[in-house]
Amino acid sequence: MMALHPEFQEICRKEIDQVFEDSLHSQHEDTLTFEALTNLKYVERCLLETMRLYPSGFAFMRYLKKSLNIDYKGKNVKVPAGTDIIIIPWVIHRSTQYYQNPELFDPDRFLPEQSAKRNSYSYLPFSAGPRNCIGQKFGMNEMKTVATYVLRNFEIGTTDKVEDVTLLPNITLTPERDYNFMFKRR
Ligand code: HEM
Repeated sequence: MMALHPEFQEICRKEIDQVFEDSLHSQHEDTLTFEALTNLKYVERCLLETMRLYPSGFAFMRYLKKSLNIDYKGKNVKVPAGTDIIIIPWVIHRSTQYYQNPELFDPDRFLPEQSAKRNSYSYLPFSAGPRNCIGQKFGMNEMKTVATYVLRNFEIGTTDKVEDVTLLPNITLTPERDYNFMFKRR
């Protein structure tokens, strides 16, 4: 998504340069400290927005131990115990019930005040509840670190459009072929 959106890439790069500039005045010099990672707020918003549009865990299942009453099209429907349920973040993340212009890439949806307005189950890239992803924080920091070093050193472009590559519903969402990227060293 960064390669498709040079304007957001540039905002990230400014933030990244600032974070490294700040750390030059500290003992950590040119390394990305844990504290610096927490200051990369815009990079984080871009990653969150990317996972909204393309949740790698696009669907997961649950088994209902107890019956459940849900509101469905204004009617109260009882789902019996023993039902297998499929939760599909891909659909939830693109629902106009939760997101305005859901197809639009807009990192500011994840400004704290915007996120606070939404149902907390409207964003599920790491699932939710007691069996959610135990690697969520690690995964976020890993993605932030890779994105930061790439954007610090390169401007990225692509000749592809998202719709050029079919996404396969394997266990995780998998592109049918590699994307073409152009890397220009800064
Ligand atoms: C961007 C990176 C990642 C994404 C998007 C992701 C996503 C998810 C999702 C959606 C689930 C729930 C699956 C379900 O309910 O059926 C899950 C579960 C899990 N994830 Fe991740 N994950 C990521 C990184 C990691 C990492 C780095 C680790 C380990 C270090 C990890 C370990 C696990 C484990 C052990 C579970 C099963 C938890 C349970 O069933 O109690 N994940 N992950």
